[in-house]
Amino acid sequence: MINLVLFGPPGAGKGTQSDMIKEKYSLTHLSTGDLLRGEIKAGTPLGIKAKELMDQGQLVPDEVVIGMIDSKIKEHKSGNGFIFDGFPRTVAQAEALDNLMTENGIAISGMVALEVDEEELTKRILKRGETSGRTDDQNEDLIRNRVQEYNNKTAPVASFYEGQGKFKSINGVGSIEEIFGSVCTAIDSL
Ligand SMILES: Nc1ncnc2c1ncn2[C@@H]1O[C@H](COP(=O)(O)OP(=O)(O)O)[C@@H](O)[C@H]1O
Ligand SMILES: [Mg+2]
Repeated sequence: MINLVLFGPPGAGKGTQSDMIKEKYSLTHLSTGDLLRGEIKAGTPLGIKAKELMDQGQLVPDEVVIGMIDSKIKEHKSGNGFIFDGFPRTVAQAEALDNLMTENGIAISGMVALEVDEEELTKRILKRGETSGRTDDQNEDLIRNRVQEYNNKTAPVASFYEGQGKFKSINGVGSIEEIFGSVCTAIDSL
């Protein structure tokens, strides 16, 4: 059973690599960004509140995303394992995830982090913004906010897993296939 945290700044390629990883390892793909956009699309009170923050590139409160992940873990825990995409994004979320996994008798296998420089991130997100329809992909200021939010609140999560000896770092610049090959080698070594 593999329970992978796929990590990296906005635009690093988490979603792209997750789509291939979940197929190869038959994992349940949990993307908190996708789950939140689902709430926005459904017009739920949670979605309305989350949209305000997301459109400014700010994180949604920990308890909101932890609650979403909690129910998904319970729903899919008898599957082959999970790939967490865009979660955890704070150390508090990482601690909560460890507790949720323990409660369900499973454990995180480790974290694979995609390393991409800010210039490449901005280029990719602006390109994605041409088709994604995501407000938070539309302008350089907003992208800068998201990268800043990542550096301040999310980057420290890497040391949470480094401390447990469950951390692999991958160069996220190159062809999608090349990166996928390196990601699989990292997963297989966890
Ligand atoms: N785990 C989380 N904690 C708090 N906010 C989150 C979380 N996941 C997603 N969000 C919110 O949703 C937005 C989009 O997330 P996501 O789709 O994962 O972005 P990307 O794939 O571009 O990195 C984030 O900028 C943040 O506002
Ligand atoms: Mg994504």
